[in-house]
Amino acid sequence: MLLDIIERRKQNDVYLIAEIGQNHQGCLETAKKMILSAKKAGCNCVKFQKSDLKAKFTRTALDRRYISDHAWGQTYGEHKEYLEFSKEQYRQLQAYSNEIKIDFTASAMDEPSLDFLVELKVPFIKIGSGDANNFPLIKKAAGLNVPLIISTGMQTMSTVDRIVEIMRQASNNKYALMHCVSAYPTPPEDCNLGLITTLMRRYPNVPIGYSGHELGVIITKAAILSGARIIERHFTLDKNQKGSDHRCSLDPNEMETLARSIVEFKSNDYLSCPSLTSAEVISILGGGKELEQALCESKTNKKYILECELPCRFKLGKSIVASRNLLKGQIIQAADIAIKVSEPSGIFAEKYFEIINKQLTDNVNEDEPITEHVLSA
Ligand SMILES: CC(=O)N[C@H](C=O)[C@@H](O)[C@H](O)[C@H](O)COP(=O)(O)O
Ligand SMILES: C=C(OP(=O)(O)O)C(=O)O
Repeated sequence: MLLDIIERRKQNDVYLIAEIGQNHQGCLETAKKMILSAKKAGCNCVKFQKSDLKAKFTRTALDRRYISDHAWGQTYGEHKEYLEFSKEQYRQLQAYSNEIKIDFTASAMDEPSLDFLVELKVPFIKIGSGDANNFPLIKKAAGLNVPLIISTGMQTMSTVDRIVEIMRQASNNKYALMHCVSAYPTPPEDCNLGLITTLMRRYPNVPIGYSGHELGVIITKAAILSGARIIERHFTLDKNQKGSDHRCSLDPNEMETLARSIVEFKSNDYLSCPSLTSAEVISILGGGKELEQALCESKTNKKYILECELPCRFKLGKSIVASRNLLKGQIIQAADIAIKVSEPSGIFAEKYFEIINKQLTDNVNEDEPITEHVLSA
């Protein structure tokens, strides 16, 4: 069904992804319970997040102290290690998902993880918002024969244009873009659902979905009526558990409500129209301040990085870093740089093409960020 949506053969159906992410608390049995619960709720797919920590983060980013009620370790690296499933555990989760007939996949948060997901033969690979400006990763993914779902949180429209251009250059049209706001939870007034139709008009050949981080289901229902045909929501068995994502996740009852709404929208024929107007959406869903804020039309045409997304961009946005020790005077080549979450941040990843061929005014050690200070004008 996903391919039918991606290849535009089916425009009146919705593919529902339960983002398990790291809400499994690092426990394989809990992950399996969540997969079963997502299946029972009516989801089409369960999704995890695959990282190779040394490829995703710099050493200093892994070594930084992580002081949070949601921390599973003393450092961010220990925290992430605790929540990361091994390749063997991934195989077990995939086998279990196959057994109960629900699609299984993950986001590829770095190149080794992308390679691993290709090896697993997942039905599609997700590129999360943290990598939407990671053009080398997207370029590599675009050259593979695997459908992609690419989120666009904490990015500007010019970055989204670049993604579409990379896919066009690779002659790859098996992908979808997700409207997303990377704030946990996203306040209704920042959900900016009008961007769904803006993206639909700007990229008429690309299916548009919605990866939501707001509380509850009504805004996501509005996203569907506005034109989103792939929906992703974080999923939890209990919102009160420890972990950064539980609060803005849907519990099994809410996920089931969402899945039922999709069936209801289909039977009322609301999905045969590619996109309903805000007024129609508000009238179908019964109105309310939350909906009006999420659908507010005054901010629909521009896509920029919102203030509410800045904490996530600074925590998980990717920077350009040295892939080996670099010397003052050297002209930067693609092989000299990598894209990682860095502490402190460096030049953000979307500037990748702009810094190639620039000269360094100072030495930069491997795994250290490239900053404006070390680039010649
Ligand atoms: C941008 C991005 O990757 N966001 C992901 C998907 O929405 C999140 O699940 C993060 O992995 C999570 O919020 C991180 O939490 P912590 O920092 O406590 O591990
Ligand atoms: C970060 C992710 O998703 P999104 O950007 O859609 O929230 C992800 O899927 O790993």
